[in-house]
Amino acid sequence: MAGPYTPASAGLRMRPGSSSDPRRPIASALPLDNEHVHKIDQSHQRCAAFGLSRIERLDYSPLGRSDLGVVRERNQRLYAHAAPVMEMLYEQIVNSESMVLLCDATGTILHSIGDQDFLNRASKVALQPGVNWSEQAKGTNAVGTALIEESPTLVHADEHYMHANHFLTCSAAPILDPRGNILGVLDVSGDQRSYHQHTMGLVKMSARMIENHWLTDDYRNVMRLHFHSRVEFIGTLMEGILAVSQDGKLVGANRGALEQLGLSGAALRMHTISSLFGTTVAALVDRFRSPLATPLPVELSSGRQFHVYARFNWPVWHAASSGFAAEATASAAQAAGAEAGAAEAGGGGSSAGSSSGSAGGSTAAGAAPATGLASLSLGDTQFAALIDKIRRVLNRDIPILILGETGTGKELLARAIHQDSERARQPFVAVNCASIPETLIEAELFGYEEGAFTGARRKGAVGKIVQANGGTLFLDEIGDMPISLQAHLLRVLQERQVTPLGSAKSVSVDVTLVCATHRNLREMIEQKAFREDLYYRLNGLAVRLPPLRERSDLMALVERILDRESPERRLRLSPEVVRLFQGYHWPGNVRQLFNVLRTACVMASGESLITRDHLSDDFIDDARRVAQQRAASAEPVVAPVFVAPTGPAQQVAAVPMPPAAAPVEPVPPAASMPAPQMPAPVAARLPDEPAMSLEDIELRTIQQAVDAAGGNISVAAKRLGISRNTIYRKLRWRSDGR
Ligand SMILES: Nc1ncnc2c1ncn2[C@@H]1O[C@H](COP(=O)(O)OP(=O)(O)OP(=O)(O)O)[C@@H](O)[C@H]1O
Repeated sequence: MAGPYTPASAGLRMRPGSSSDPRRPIASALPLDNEHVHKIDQSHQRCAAFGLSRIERLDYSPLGRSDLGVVRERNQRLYAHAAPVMEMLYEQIVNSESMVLLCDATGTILHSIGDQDFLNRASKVALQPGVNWSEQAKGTNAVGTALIEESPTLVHADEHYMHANHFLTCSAAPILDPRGNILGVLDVSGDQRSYHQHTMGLVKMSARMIENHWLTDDYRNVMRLHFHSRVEFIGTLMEGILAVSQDGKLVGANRGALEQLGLSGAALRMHTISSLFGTTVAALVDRFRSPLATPLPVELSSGRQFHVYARFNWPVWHAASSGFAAEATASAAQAAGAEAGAAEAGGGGSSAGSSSGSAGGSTAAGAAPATGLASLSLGDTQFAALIDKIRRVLNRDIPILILGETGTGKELLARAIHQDSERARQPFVAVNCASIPETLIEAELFGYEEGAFTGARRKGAVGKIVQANGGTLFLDEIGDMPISLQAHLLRVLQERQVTPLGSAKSVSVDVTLVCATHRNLREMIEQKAFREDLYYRLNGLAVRLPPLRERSDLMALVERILDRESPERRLRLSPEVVRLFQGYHWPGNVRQLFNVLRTACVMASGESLITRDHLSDDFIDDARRVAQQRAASAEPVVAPVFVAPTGPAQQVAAVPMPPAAAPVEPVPPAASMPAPQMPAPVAARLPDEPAMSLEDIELRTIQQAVDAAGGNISVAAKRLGISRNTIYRKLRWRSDGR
């Protein structure tokens, strides 16, 4: 087994390139501090304890395309925030034999951008999407070690545990959500000879940018305080950002805020705006409703001084500011929902209330934007019945089990349940039992004391169950919970006591439980893969989310998603796309619909109609295949009972729709379908039409923008909202024939 890492000459102020052999991969040539050396040493010891070999293994087990697709879908919000930052970061390191990587919270690489030659080299050591780079899988490496240490980590050349990776230099920084949970890791990896000491700084700044975007998105309907001890730092990456609910509680913070205040996330949540800064929400609203307001000087009880600038959604807050005594307003519930990351829901983040112009303190509950469970019900009767059932058991300490295919919105429903419950102001903690390696799930759930097991983070950790205390614990993919842990979970749920690994002390917990799975738990019980007693403990009320192909509110969902993705313009679907959507079987359910529409919104930039040209090649291929199969088997399109969108349906589809109050009738088979009532089956048109790849569509969009701008790349870049370098790179690739 390998001995500990001891760089013989740490402190030698020498760059690798200046060594007599420039290809010699020596970490000891860098000016490394003791903390760094200790970190690598600890990591090597962990790898040795894992029994990892330093010799390259051939089997890297990358995820298959569809599994990678699922992991990417799960992390789509992270990617949406990270993608522009990755582009920007890449522009800083382009042509330096490097790549930018985004990994999820388990270390699986989701996306990469890089110099093509280097991407090829990297793929030889499986540094590519779909491969897991946790320490357990790949030994000491920046991504895996940053995840364990929960801090930015450089791993250079022979600091990598495995010999095959010695040609790399990697700088990685974890990306945290406003509650301090790890969302993923951003990494720059390159040839060790191209090491540059500024790379780590760039990666850290970029991770901070992603975190700040995430926070702003989560709390877009909540007051945000931007502060710094130096007024000129407000608005920069160094600023602290705090999210404040209407009753003055501090519900979220960025890394800059915690660092400046010297508080942990948990300690911060014990404060209110008055106990921390000695001011009130009402005073801040009064001061900052003027766009000309200057930052407010405040002093902490410790004597430290800061300058604070408040941002908030003015009409909503104005309405609320005249009645702060009424704390439990819809917006306060929204704040709590946002704390739980509910912004992803779309409904919760709606700004409809703010555009209603109802100033003057008269915003009644009825006028507030729909949030929580109400926001999910769009007219489908199955769905409405399900929501009704859930409402009846809300706040009754009855665990809810959500069943449904992947992408049907199980997590969204769980968040809405929390948001509508009396616990809305308390934490919502989600644990995905399928995405945490089996060896770590116990520690993740129950927590552990310092040094409880090999591979533990240095300082021990509070488990997710304790984190959820007072609030809601959402166990997603509960069917993937290892059987060996199910008894432990059952005990905790029954006794309401958690004992962290390696500890003798139990902690009392009070959580409402919501679980979800796409698996058939009853079958699993028969196969002895799931404990029957646990099943009954989790299943106070089981509800099955219908797959999208069974839902009658497809068009209402489309409208909801288009409104959210493209709030500035009223996008509609062309009749052909409506037909295509209604004839499709949507195996990826709402998630797939969401992604198809999101891409279409980008592709239809500047246009008001989404046509077939704005859809991805892959989707059209699949739709064509389904249509052909149906045509061959003369199978009718099994469309659900039609329900018009709750809003103005004509904004979504260009084809006429029955009025909302029309009697609900089953849709006839495609062949006999009257054209104005329901679109014709998709088979009639699609097979003849040439398909374009997503890349082609993207290139064509860029080329059109450049042409429209008379060849002026800067103007085209501005119109498309992308950088000039991106345009040059994409067009260059095309001309290179790549
Ligand atoms: N009612 C809805 N309105 C808007 N978007 C929705 C809705 N339901 C689901 N989505 C979108 O679909 C995606 C998948 O939702 P969610 O993660 O809740 O599904 P899931 O059933 O938990 O999936 P999985 O089983 O794969 O974990 C989300 O990103 C969300 O944006």
